[in-house]
Amino acid sequence: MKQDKIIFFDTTLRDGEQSPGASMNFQEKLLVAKQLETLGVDVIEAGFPISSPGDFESVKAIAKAVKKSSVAGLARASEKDIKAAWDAVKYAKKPRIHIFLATSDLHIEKKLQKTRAQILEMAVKAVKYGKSLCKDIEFSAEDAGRSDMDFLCKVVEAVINAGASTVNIPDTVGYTMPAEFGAKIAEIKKRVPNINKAIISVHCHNDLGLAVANSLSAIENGARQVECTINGIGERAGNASLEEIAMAIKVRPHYYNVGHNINTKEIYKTSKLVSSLTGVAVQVNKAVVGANAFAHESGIHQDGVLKSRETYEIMNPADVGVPESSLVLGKHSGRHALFNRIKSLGYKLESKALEQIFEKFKVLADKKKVIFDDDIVALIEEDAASEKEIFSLVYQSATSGTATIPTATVRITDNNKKDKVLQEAACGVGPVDATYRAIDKITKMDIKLTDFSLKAVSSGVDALGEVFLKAKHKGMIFSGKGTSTDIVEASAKAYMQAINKAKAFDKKK
Ligand SMILES: CC(=O)SCCNC(=O)CCNC(=O)[C@H](O)C(C)(C)COP(=O)(O)OP(=O)(O)OC[C@H]1O[C@@H](n2cnc3c(N)ncnc32)[C@H](O)[C@@H]1OP(=O)(O)O
Ligand SMILES: CC(C)C(=O)C(=O)O
Repeated sequence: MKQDKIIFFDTTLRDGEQSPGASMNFQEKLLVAKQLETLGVDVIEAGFPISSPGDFESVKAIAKAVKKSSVAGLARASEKDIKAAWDAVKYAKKPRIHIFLATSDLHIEKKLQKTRAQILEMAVKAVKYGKSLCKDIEFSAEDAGRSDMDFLCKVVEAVINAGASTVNIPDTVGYTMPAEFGAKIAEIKKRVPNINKAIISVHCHNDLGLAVANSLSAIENGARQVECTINGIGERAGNASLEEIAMAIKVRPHYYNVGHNINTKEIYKTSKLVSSLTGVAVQVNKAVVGANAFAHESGIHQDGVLKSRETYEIMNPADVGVPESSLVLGKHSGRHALFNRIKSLGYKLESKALEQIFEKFKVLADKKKVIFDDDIVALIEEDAASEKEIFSLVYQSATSGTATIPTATVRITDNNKKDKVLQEAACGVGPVDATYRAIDKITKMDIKLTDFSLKAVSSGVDALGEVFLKAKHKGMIFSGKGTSTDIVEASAKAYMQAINKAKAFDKKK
Protein backbone atom coordinates (compact mmCIF):
# COMPACT_ATOMS: atom_id res chain seq x y z
CA MET A 1 0.00 0.00 0.00
CA LYS A 2 1.31 3.46 -0.91
CA GLN A 3 2.34 5.38 2.17
CA ASP A 4 1.15 8.98 2.67
CA LYS A 5 3.84 11.61 3.07
CA ILE A 6 3.58 14.24 5.75
CA ILE A 7 4.28 17.73 4.41
CA PHE A 8 6.67 19.54 6.76
CA PHE A 9 5.87 23.24 6.86
CA ASP A 10 8.62 24.96 8.80
CA THR A 11 7.79 28.31 10.39
CA THR A 12 11.07 28.95 12.22
CA LEU A 13 11.53 32.12 10.16
CA ARG A 14 8.03 33.43 10.98
CA ASP A 15 6.45 32.02 14.15
CA GLY A 16 9.89 30.92 15.44
CA GLU A 17 11.10 34.46 14.99
CA GLN A 18 8.18 35.57 17.20
CA SER A 19 10.08 34.10 20.21
CA PRO A 20 11.00 37.13 22.29
CA GLY A 21 14.51 38.26 21.32
CA ALA A 22 14.89 35.71 18.53
CA SER A 23 14.65 37.98 15.52
CA MET A 24 17.19 37.45 12.76
CA ASN A 25 18.60 39.83 10.19
CA PHE A 26 18.41 39.44 6.42
CA GLN A 27 21.61 37.38 6.06
CA GLU A 28 20.74 35.16 9.02
CA LYS A 29 17.26 34.41 7.70
CA LEU A 30 18.74 33.51 4.33
CA LEU A 31 21.27 31.16 5.94
CA VAL A 32 18.53 29.40 7.91
CA ALA A 33 16.30 29.11 4.82
CA LYS A 34 19.10 27.43 2.84
CA GLN A 35 19.73 24.99 5.67
CA LEU A 36 15.98 24.24 5.94
CA GLU A 37 16.01 23.37 2.26
CA THR A 38 18.98 21.04 2.81
CA LEU A 39 17.06 19.51 5.72
CA GLY A 40 14.29 18.61 3.28
CA VAL A 41 11.54 20.91 4.56
CA ASP A 42 8.64 20.97 2.04
CA VAL A 43 7.37 24.48 2.78
CA ILE A 44 9.42 27.29 4.32
CA GLU A 45 7.35 30.06 5.85
CA ALA A 46 9.88 32.82 5.31
CA GLY A 47 8.12 35.66 7.13
CA PHE A 48 5.24 38.10 7.32
CA PRO A 49 6.02 40.51 4.46
CA ILE A 50 3.71 43.37 5.50
CA SER A 51 5.23 43.44 8.99
CA SER A 52 8.36 45.44 8.07
CA PRO A 53 10.42 46.44 5.02
CA GLY A 54 13.22 44.21 6.36
CA ASP A 55 10.94 41.17 6.57
CA PHE A 56 9.60 41.88 3.08
CA GLU A 57 13.16 41.94 1.68
CA SER A 58 14.12 38.77 3.56
CA VAL A 59 11.10 36.86 2.22
CA LYS A 60 11.86 38.11 -1.30
CA ALA A 61 15.53 37.08 -1.05
CA ILE A 62 14.57 33.65 0.32
CA ALA A 63 12.01 33.22 -2.49
CA LYS A 64 14.78 33.90 -5.03
CA ALA A 65 17.36 31.66 -3.32
CA VAL A 66 15.31 28.56 -2.48
CA LYS A 67 14.81 26.14 -5.34
CA LYS A 68 13.26 22.93 -3.98
CA SER A 69 10.98 23.95 -1.12
CA SER A 70 7.82 26.05 -1.45
CA VAL A 71 8.20 29.52 0.03
CA ALA A 72 5.26 30.96 1.95
CA GLY A 73 4.56 34.48 3.16
CA LEU A 74 1.96 35.19 5.87
CA ALA A 75 -0.90 37.68 5.42
CA ARG A 76 -3.93 38.81 7.39
CA ALA A 77 -7.28 38.64 5.62
CA SER A 78 -6.65 42.00 4.02
CA GLU A 79 -5.82 42.98 0.45
CA LYS A 80 -2.73 44.97 1.36
CA ASP A 81 -1.23 42.10 3.38
CA ILE A 82 -1.99 39.57 0.63
CA LYS A 83 -0.54 41.84 -2.06
CA ALA A 84 2.64 42.37 0.00
CA ALA A 85 2.95 38.61 0.58
CA TRP A 86 2.58 37.95 -3.14
CA ASP A 87 5.08 40.68 -4.09
CA ALA A 88 7.63 38.95 -1.88
CA VAL A 89 6.98 35.25 -2.63
CA LYS A 90 6.25 35.55 -6.34
CA TYR A 91 9.97 35.09 -7.13
CA ALA A 92 9.90 31.55 -5.72
CA LYS A 93 9.74 28.45 -7.90
CA LYS A 94 6.87 27.32 -5.68
CA PRO A 95 5.24 30.37 -4.04
CA ARG A 96 2.49 30.11 -1.42
CA ILE A 97 0.36 32.78 0.24
CA HIS A 98 -0.71 31.90 3.78
CA ILE A 99 -3.82 33.84 4.85
CA PHE A 100 -5.05 33.66 8.44
CA LEU A 101 -8.20 34.82 10.21
CA ALA A 102 -9.47 33.86 13.64
CA THR A 103 -12.62 31.74 13.96
CA SER A 104 -13.10 31.50 17.74
CA ASP A 105 -15.85 33.67 19.21
CA LEU A 106 -13.37 35.11 21.69
CA HIS A 107 -11.10 36.39 18.92
CA ILE A 108 -13.97 37.38 16.64
CA GLU A 109 -15.75 39.45 19.27
CA LYS A 110 -12.95 40.81 21.43
CA LYS A 111 -9.98 41.12 19.08
CA LEU A 112 -11.47 41.58 15.62
CA GLN A 113 -14.73 43.11 16.89
CA LYS A 114 -16.77 41.49 14.14
CA THR A 115 -19.57 38.95 13.75
CA ARG A 116 -19.28 35.37 12.54
CA ALA A 117 -21.00 36.37 9.28
CA GLN A 118 -18.43 39.10 8.67
CA ILE A 119 -15.55 36.68 9.36
CA LEU A 120 -16.95 34.14 6.89
CA GLU A 121 -17.23 36.84 4.26
CA MET A 122 -13.74 38.23 4.96
CA ALA A 123 -12.20 34.74 4.76
CA VAL A 124 -13.80 33.93 1.41
CA LYS A 125 -12.95 37.35 -0.04
CA ALA A 126 -9.33 37.09 1.08
CA VAL A 127 -8.85 33.57 -0.31
CA LYS A 128 -10.43 34.56 -3.64
CA TYR A 129 -8.14 37.56 -3.90
CA GLY A 130 -5.10 35.46 -2.95
CA LYS A 131 -6.07 32.84 -5.53
CA SER A 132 -6.20 35.53 -8.24
CA LEU A 133 -2.46 36.07 -7.57
CA CYS A 134 -1.11 32.66 -6.57
CA LYS A 135 -2.27 29.12 -7.19
CA ASP A 136 -1.07 27.78 -3.84
CA ILE A 137 -3.22 29.27 -1.07
CA GLU A 138 -3.21 28.16 2.54
CA PHE A 139 -5.92 29.37 4.90
CA SER A 140 -5.49 29.23 8.68
CA ALA A 141 -8.46 29.41 11.04
CA GLU A 142 -6.61 31.07 13.89
CA ASP A 143 -7.58 29.77 17.36
CA ALA A 144 -9.35 26.80 15.76
CA GLY A 145 -8.61 24.85 18.97
CA ARG A 146 -11.16 27.04 20.79
CA SER A 147 -13.54 27.60 17.86
CA ASP A 148 -17.10 26.36 17.68
CA MET A 149 -16.99 23.22 15.50
CA ASP A 150 -20.08 24.10 13.44
CA PHE A 151 -18.64 27.49 12.53
CA LEU A 152 -15.14 26.12 11.97
CA CYS A 153 -16.44 23.47 9.55
CA LYS A 154 -18.47 26.13 7.73
CA VAL A 155 -15.38 28.35 7.28
CA VAL A 156 -13.22 25.42 6.18
CA GLU A 157 -15.79 24.40 3.55
CA ALA A 158 -16.14 27.99 2.30
CA VAL A 159 -12.41 28.69 1.95
CA ILE A 160 -11.87 25.41 0.07
CA ASN A 161 -14.63 26.44 -2.33
CA ALA A 162 -12.92 29.83 -2.66
CA GLY A 163 -9.63 28.18 -3.70
CA ALA A 164 -7.62 27.23 -0.60
CA SER A 165 -5.54 24.13 -1.30
CA THR A 166 -4.38 23.76 2.32
CA VAL A 167 -6.58 24.39 5.36
CA ASN A 168 -4.70 24.82 8.56
CA ILE A 169 -6.28 24.07 11.95
CA PRO A 170 -4.14 25.89 14.52
CA ASP A 171 -4.22 25.30 18.24
CA THR A 172 -3.03 28.88 18.57
CA VAL A 173 -2.84 28.98 22.36
CA GLY A 174 -1.93 25.33 23.01
CA TYR A 175 -5.26 24.69 24.75
CA THR A 176 -6.39 21.32 23.44
CA MET A 177 -5.52 17.84 24.66
CA PRO A 178 -4.08 15.28 22.20
CA ALA A 179 -7.13 13.00 21.96
CA GLU A 180 -9.44 16.02 21.78
CA PHE A 181 -7.39 17.68 19.03
CA GLY A 182 -7.18 14.43 17.05
CA ALA A 183 -10.97 14.09 17.35
CA LYS A 184 -11.42 17.63 15.97
CA ILE A 185 -9.37 16.71 12.89
CA ALA A 186 -11.38 13.52 12.43
CA GLU A 187 -14.62 15.49 12.77
CA ILE A 188 -13.54 18.08 10.17
CA LYS A 189 -12.64 15.23 7.80
CA LYS A 190 -16.04 13.69 8.33
CA ARG A 191 -18.21 16.80 8.28
CA VAL A 192 -16.68 19.05 5.60
CA PRO A 193 -18.01 17.72 2.28
CA ASN A 194 -15.21 19.08 0.04
CA ILE A 195 -12.36 18.34 2.49
CA ASN A 196 -10.67 15.95 0.05
CA LYS A 197 -9.93 18.89 -2.24
CA ALA A 198 -7.50 20.29 0.33
CA ILE A 199 -4.67 19.16 2.58
CA ILE A 200 -5.47 19.34 6.28
CA SER A 201 -2.67 21.02 8.17
CA VAL A 202 -2.11 21.61 11.89
CA HIS A 203 -0.16 24.25 13.74
CA CYS A 204 0.20 23.51 17.45
CA HIS A 205 1.55 25.69 20.23
CA ASN A 206 3.24 24.40 23.32
CA ASP A 207 1.59 26.29 26.20
CA LEU A 208 0.88 23.03 28.03
CA GLY A 209 3.85 21.16 26.54
CA LEU A 210 1.52 19.26 24.18
CA ALA A 211 2.38 20.75 20.77
CA VAL A 212 4.15 17.66 19.44
CA ALA A 213 1.63 15.24 20.99
CA ASN A 214 -1.24 17.22 19.44
CA SER A 215 0.46 17.30 16.03
CA LEU A 216 1.03 13.55 16.10
CA SER A 217 -2.54 12.92 17.21
CA ALA A 218 -3.69 15.05 14.26
CA ILE A 219 -1.56 12.97 11.89
CA GLU A 220 -3.21 9.80 13.25
CA ASN A 221 -6.54 11.37 12.41
CA GLY A 222 -5.79 12.47 8.87
CA ALA A 223 -3.75 15.70 8.97
CA ARG A 224 -1.12 15.59 6.24
CA GLN A 225 0.77 18.83 6.86
CA VAL A 226 2.42 19.76 10.16
CA GLU A 227 3.60 23.25 10.95
CA CYS A 228 6.59 23.29 13.22
CA THR A 229 9.86 25.00 14.07
CA ILE A 230 13.45 24.01 14.70
CA ASN A 231 14.07 23.51 18.44
CA GLY A 232 10.35 24.24 18.96
CA ILE A 233 10.94 28.00 19.16
CA GLY A 234 8.01 30.33 18.66
CA GLU A 235 5.52 32.68 20.27
CA ARG A 236 5.33 32.20 24.10
CA ALA A 237 6.16 28.54 24.96
CA GLY A 238 6.87 27.89 21.29
CA ASN A 239 5.61 25.68 18.49
CA ALA A 240 5.73 21.97 17.84
CA SER A 241 9.35 20.98 17.31
CA LEU A 242 10.18 19.74 13.82
CA GLU A 243 12.87 17.35 15.00
CA GLU A 244 10.58 15.64 17.50
CA ILE A 245 7.77 15.06 14.99
CA ALA A 246 10.16 13.90 12.27
CA MET A 247 11.91 11.46 14.61
CA ALA A 248 8.66 10.13 16.12
CA ILE A 249 7.52 9.21 12.61
CA LYS A 250 10.91 7.66 11.81
CA VAL A 251 11.31 5.76 15.09
CA ARG A 252 7.69 4.41 15.04
CA PRO A 253 7.09 3.67 11.34
CA HIS A 254 4.46 1.00 11.95
CA TYR A 255 2.55 3.15 14.41
CA TYR A 256 2.13 6.11 12.06
CA ASN A 257 2.57 4.41 8.69
CA VAL A 258 3.46 7.70 7.00
CA GLY A 259 6.70 8.99 5.50
CA HIS A 260 8.38 12.38 5.13
CA ASN A 261 11.12 14.12 3.17
CA ILE A 262 13.18 15.26 6.17
CA ASN A 263 16.84 14.28 5.92
CA THR A 264 17.12 13.60 9.64
CA LYS A 265 20.95 13.54 9.47
CA GLU A 266 20.77 17.34 9.02
CA ILE A 267 18.72 17.88 12.19
CA TYR A 268 21.51 18.52 14.67
CA LYS A 269 23.35 20.92 12.36
CA THR A 270 20.12 22.87 11.75
CA SER A 271 19.34 23.01 15.46
CA LYS A 272 22.82 24.39 16.20
CA LEU A 273 22.54 26.98 13.43
CA VAL A 274 19.15 28.22 14.64
CA SER A 275 20.18 28.41 18.29
CA SER A 276 23.38 30.27 17.46
CA LEU A 277 21.67 32.79 15.16
CA THR A 278 18.63 33.43 17.38
CA GLY A 279 20.52 33.27 20.66
CA VAL A 280 17.79 30.97 22.00
CA ALA A 281 19.66 28.18 23.77
CA VAL A 282 18.47 24.59 23.52
CA GLN A 283 17.68 23.15 26.95
CA VAL A 284 20.09 20.31 27.74
CA ASN A 285 17.32 17.73 28.18
CA LYS A 286 15.47 18.72 25.00
CA ALA A 287 14.40 15.63 23.05
CA VAL A 288 16.51 14.77 19.98
CA VAL A 289 18.84 17.82 19.98
CA GLY A 290 19.57 18.63 23.65
CA ALA A 291 23.15 18.18 24.87
CA ASN A 292 22.01 15.28 27.06
CA ALA A 293 19.78 13.59 24.48
CA PHE A 294 22.42 10.92 23.87
CA ALA A 295 24.43 11.21 27.10
CA HIS A 296 24.21 8.51 29.76
CA GLU A 297 25.27 9.17 33.35
CA SER A 298 23.96 6.35 35.48
CA GLY A 299 25.87 3.14 35.92
CA ILE A 300 23.05 0.75 35.08
CA HIS A 301 22.28 2.59 31.85
CA GLN A 302 25.97 2.91 30.92
CA ASP A 303 26.46 -0.82 31.47
CA GLY A 304 23.43 -1.48 29.26
CA VAL A 305 24.63 0.86 26.51
CA LEU A 306 28.11 -0.68 26.57
CA LYS A 307 26.57 -4.14 26.14
CA SER A 308 24.04 -3.04 23.54
CA ARG A 309 23.30 0.59 22.60
CA GLU A 310 19.61 -0.14 21.99
CA THR A 311 19.01 -0.95 25.67
CA TYR A 312 18.74 2.77 26.42
CA GLU A 313 18.69 4.47 23.00
CA ILE A 314 15.64 4.39 20.76
CA MET A 315 17.39 6.48 18.13
CA ASN A 316 20.81 6.16 16.62
CA PRO A 317 22.59 9.49 17.29
CA ALA A 318 24.06 9.34 13.77
CA ASP A 319 20.50 9.42 12.38
CA VAL A 320 20.07 12.98 13.65
CA GLY A 321 23.64 14.03 12.85
CA VAL A 322 25.07 13.63 16.35
CA PRO A 323 28.36 11.74 15.86
CA GLU A 324 28.08 9.46 18.88
CA SER A 325 26.43 9.00 22.25
CA SER A 326 28.50 9.68 25.34
CA LEU A 327 28.97 8.09 28.73
CA VAL A 328 29.42 10.89 31.24
CA LEU A 329 31.23 9.73 34.35
CA GLY A 330 29.77 11.03 37.59
CA LYS A 331 28.52 9.94 40.96
CA HIS A 332 25.90 7.63 39.46
CA SER A 333 28.38 5.72 37.29
CA GLY A 334 29.39 2.16 37.99
CA ARG A 335 32.36 -0.11 37.38
CA HIS A 336 31.53 -1.04 33.78
CA ALA A 337 31.65 2.54 32.55
CA LEU A 338 34.70 3.51 34.59
CA PHE A 339 36.72 0.43 33.68
CA ASN A 340 35.77 0.82 30.03
CA ARG A 341 37.03 4.42 30.09
CA ILE A 342 40.26 3.39 31.85
CA LYS A 343 40.85 0.77 29.18
CA SER A 344 40.22 3.22 26.37
CA LEU A 345 42.74 5.60 27.98
CA GLY A 346 45.34 2.90 27.37
CA TYR A 347 45.74 1.51 30.89
CA LYS A 348 45.82 -2.21 31.64
CA LEU A 349 45.21 -2.63 35.36
CA GLU A 350 44.73 -5.66 37.57
CA SER A 351 41.30 -6.11 39.09
CA LYS A 352 42.55 -5.18 42.57
CA ALA A 353 43.92 -1.88 41.28
CA LEU A 354 40.71 -1.24 39.38
CA GLU A 355 38.66 -1.75 42.54
CA GLN A 356 40.87 0.72 44.43
CA ILE A 357 40.43 3.30 41.69
CA PHE A 358 36.68 2.74 41.68
CA GLU A 359 36.54 3.54 45.40
CA LYS A 360 38.56 6.74 44.92
CA PHE A 361 36.43 7.62 41.90
CA LYS A 362 33.21 7.46 43.97
CA VAL A 363 34.72 9.72 46.65
CA LEU A 364 35.80 12.24 44.02
CA ALA A 365 32.44 12.03 42.23
CA ASP A 366 30.66 13.04 45.42
CA LYS A 367 32.58 16.32 45.29
CA LYS A 368 32.70 16.95 41.55
CA LYS A 369 29.74 16.99 39.14
CA VAL A 370 31.54 15.41 36.18
CA ILE A 371 34.68 13.30 36.18
CA PHE A 372 36.83 13.96 33.12
CA ASP A 373 39.55 11.84 31.58
CA ASP A 374 42.24 13.89 33.26
CA ASP A 375 40.62 13.26 36.66
CA ILE A 376 40.78 9.54 35.97
CA VAL A 377 44.41 9.80 34.97
CA ALA A 378 45.07 11.72 38.18
CA LEU A 379 43.38 8.95 40.17
CA ILE A 380 45.47 6.32 38.44
CA GLU A 381 48.72 8.22 38.59
CA GLU A 382 47.98 9.63 42.05
CA ASP A 383 50.37 12.51 41.61
CA ALA A 384 49.49 13.58 38.07
CA ALA A 385 47.28 16.44 39.19
CA SER A 386 49.70 17.81 41.72
CA GLU A 387 52.67 17.72 39.39
CA LYS A 388 54.51 21.01 38.82
CA GLU A 389 53.25 22.56 35.62
CA ILE A 390 55.52 22.20 32.62
CA PHE A 391 54.56 25.37 30.80
CA SER A 392 53.95 28.53 32.85
CA LEU A 393 52.26 31.58 31.42
CA VAL A 394 54.39 34.61 32.19
CA TYR A 395 52.74 37.26 30.08
CA GLN A 396 49.88 37.55 27.64
CA SER A 397 48.49 40.46 25.68
CA ALA A 398 45.93 40.70 22.88
CA THR A 399 44.54 43.47 20.70
CA SER A 400 41.30 43.43 18.77
CA GLY A 401 38.73 45.86 17.42
CA THR A 402 36.50 46.60 14.45
CA ALA A 403 39.41 47.75 12.26
CA THR A 404 42.22 45.57 13.62
CA ILE A 405 43.31 42.02 12.92
CA PRO A 406 43.15 40.32 16.33
CA THR A 407 46.74 39.73 17.42
CA ALA A 408 48.21 38.18 20.55
CA THR A 409 51.65 37.88 22.15
CA VAL A 410 52.43 35.31 24.83
CA ARG A 411 55.49 34.58 26.91
CA ILE A 412 55.81 31.14 28.46
CA THR A 413 58.53 29.42 30.50
CA ASP A 414 59.30 25.80 29.65
CA ASN A 415 60.13 24.15 32.97
CA ASN A 416 61.48 21.11 31.17
CA LYS A 417 64.15 23.28 29.63
CA LYS A 418 65.43 24.94 32.79
CA ASP A 419 62.68 27.54 32.76
CA LYS A 420 63.67 28.80 29.32
CA VAL A 421 61.49 31.80 28.40
CA LEU A 422 59.83 31.58 24.99
CA GLN A 423 57.83 34.28 23.25
CA GLU A 424 55.52 34.12 20.23
CA ALA A 425 52.88 36.24 18.49
CA ALA A 426 49.97 35.17 16.29
CA CYS A 427 46.85 36.48 14.57
CA GLY A 428 43.42 34.85 14.77
CA VAL A 429 39.71 35.31 14.16
CA GLY A 430 39.44 36.90 17.61
CA PRO A 431 41.73 37.69 20.56
CA VAL A 432 41.19 34.28 22.19
CA ASP A 433 41.90 32.43 18.96
CA ALA A 434 45.05 34.55 18.41
CA THR A 435 46.21 33.81 21.98
CA TYR A 436 45.66 30.06 21.54
CA ARG A 437 47.56 30.10 18.25
CA ALA A 438 50.50 31.88 19.92
CA ILE A 439 50.46 29.32 22.78
CA ASP A 440 50.36 26.46 20.24
CA LYS A 441 53.44 27.85 18.51
CA ILE A 442 55.41 27.56 21.75
CA THR A 443 54.03 24.36 23.28
CA LYS A 444 53.80 22.51 19.93
CA MET A 445 51.15 20.23 21.41
CA ASP A 446 48.77 18.34 19.14
CA ILE A 447 45.69 19.53 21.01
CA LYS A 448 42.23 20.45 19.70
CA LEU A 449 39.67 22.53 21.55
CA THR A 450 36.35 20.66 21.71
CA ASP A 451 34.32 22.75 24.14
CA PHE A 452 34.59 26.30 25.43
CA SER A 453 32.31 28.14 27.82
CA LEU A 454 32.58 31.49 29.49
CA LYS A 455 30.48 32.70 32.39
CA ALA A 456 30.54 35.61 34.79
CA VAL A 457 31.13 34.39 38.34
CA SER A 458 30.40 37.74 39.97
CA SER A 459 28.21 40.65 38.89
CA GLY A 460 28.87 44.09 37.40
CA VAL A 461 31.11 45.23 34.56
CA ASP A 462 34.20 44.23 36.57
CA ALA A 463 32.82 40.70 37.04
CA LEU A 464 35.23 37.81 37.18
CA GLY A 465 34.98 35.73 34.02
CA GLU A 466 35.46 32.00 34.32
CA VAL A 467 36.44 29.97 31.29
CA PHE A 468 35.91 26.26 31.29
CA LEU A 469 37.12 24.25 28.31
CA LYS A 470 37.75 20.77 27.08
CA ALA A 471 40.51 19.85 24.62
CA LYS A 472 41.34 16.58 22.88
CA HIS A 473 44.87 15.22 22.81
CA LYS A 474 45.67 11.70 21.55
CA GLY A 475 41.99 10.74 21.83
CA MET A 476 41.71 11.89 25.44
CA ILE A 477 39.77 14.82 26.83
CA PHE A 478 41.60 17.25 29.13
CA SER A 479 39.75 20.02 30.95
CA GLY A 480 41.02 23.46 31.88
CA LYS A 481 39.64 26.26 34.02
CA GLY A 482 40.83 29.86 34.25
CA THR A 483 39.48 32.90 36.07
CA SER A 484 40.24 36.57 35.59
CA THR A 485 38.53 39.93 35.20
CA ASP A 486 40.07 39.84 31.70
CA ILE A 487 38.31 37.15 29.66
CA VAL A 488 41.26 36.67 27.27
CA GLU A 489 43.55 36.06 30.24
CA ALA A 490 41.00 33.64 31.75
CA SER A 491 40.90 31.85 28.39
CA ALA A 492 44.71 31.64 28.23
CA LYS A 493 44.90 30.25 31.78
CA ALA A 494 42.27 27.59 31.05
CA TYR A 495 44.05 26.51 27.85
CA MET A 496 47.44 26.35 29.61
CA GLN A 497 45.93 24.14 32.32
CA ALA A 498 44.59 21.66 29.76
CA ILE A 499 47.93 21.68 27.91
CA ASN A 500 49.88 21.02 31.12
CA LYS A 501 47.62 18.09 31.98
CA ALA A 502 48.06 16.65 28.50
CA LYS A 503 51.84 17.12 28.66
CA ALA A 504 51.96 15.42 32.09
CA PHE A 505 49.95 12.55 30.63
CA ASP A 506 52.46 12.22 27.74
CA LYS A 507 55.34 12.11 30.18
CA LYS A 508 53.80 9.28 32.17
CA LYS A 509 53.13 7.10 29.16
C1 LIG B 1 -1.25 33.77 15.60
C2 LIG B 1 -0.14 34.50 14.97
O1 LIG B 1 0.96 34.20 15.26
S1 LIG B 1 -0.50 35.67 13.87
C3 LIG B 1 0.99 36.42 13.43
C4 LIG B 1 1.45 37.32 14.50
N1 LIG B 1 2.63 38.00 14.07
C5 LIG B 1 2.80 39.30 14.17
O2 LIG B 1 1.92 40.01 14.61
C6 LIG B 1 4.15 39.83 13.80
C7 LIG B 1 4.12 40.97 12.83
N2 LIG B 1 3.17 42.00 13.16
C8 LIG B 1 3.39 43.34 12.94
O3 LIG B 1 4.46 43.76 12.54
C9 LIG B 1 2.23 44.24 13.16
O4 LIG B 1 1.31 43.65 14.08
C10 LIG B 1 1.51 44.53 11.79
C11 LIG B 1 2.44 45.38 10.92
C12 LIG B 1 1.15 43.24 11.08
C13 LIG B 1 0.21 45.30 12.03
O5 LIG B 1 0.51 46.44 12.80
P1 LIG B 1 -0.63 47.52 13.11
O6 LIG B 1 -1.31 47.88 11.83
O7 LIG B 1 0.01 48.62 13.86
O8 LIG B 1 -1.75 46.76 13.97
P2 LIG B 1 -1.60 46.01 15.37
O9 LIG B 1 -0.60 44.93 15.28
O10 LIG B 1 -1.42 46.97 16.48
O11 LIG B 1 -3.09 45.38 15.48
C14 LIG B 1 -3.50 44.35 14.64
C15 LIG B 1 -4.63 44.76 13.73
O12 LIG B 1 -4.84 43.71 12.77
C16 LIG B 1 -6.18 43.18 12.91
N3 LIG B 1 -6.10 41.78 12.60
C17 LIG B 1 -5.58 40.80 13.36
N4 LIG B 1 -5.63 39.65 12.70
C18 LIG B 1 -6.20 39.90 11.53
C19 LIG B 1 -6.54 39.10 10.43
N5 LIG B 1 -6.23 37.81 10.42
N6 LIG B 1 -7.12 39.66 9.36
C20 LIG B 1 -7.40 40.98 9.36
N7 LIG B 1 -7.12 41.79 10.38
C21 LIG B 1 -6.54 41.25 11.45
C22 LIG B 1 -6.55 43.51 14.35
O13 LIG B 1 -7.92 43.45 14.55
C23 LIG B 1 -5.97 44.90 14.46
O14 LIG B 1 -6.81 45.72 13.70
P3 LIG B 1 -7.29 47.21 14.18
O15 LIG B 1 -6.04 48.04 14.01
O16 LIG B 1 -8.35 47.55 13.22
O17 LIG B 1 -7.75 47.07 15.57
C1 LIG C 1 -0.96 32.26 11.66
C2 LIG C 1 -1.36 31.08 12.46
C3 LIG C 1 -1.12 29.83 11.72
C4 LIG C 1 -0.62 31.03 13.75
O1 LIG C 1 0.53 31.34 13.85
C5 LIG C 1 -1.33 30.50 14.91
O2 LIG C 1 -2.54 30.32 14.87
O3 LIG C 1 -0.66 30.27 15.94
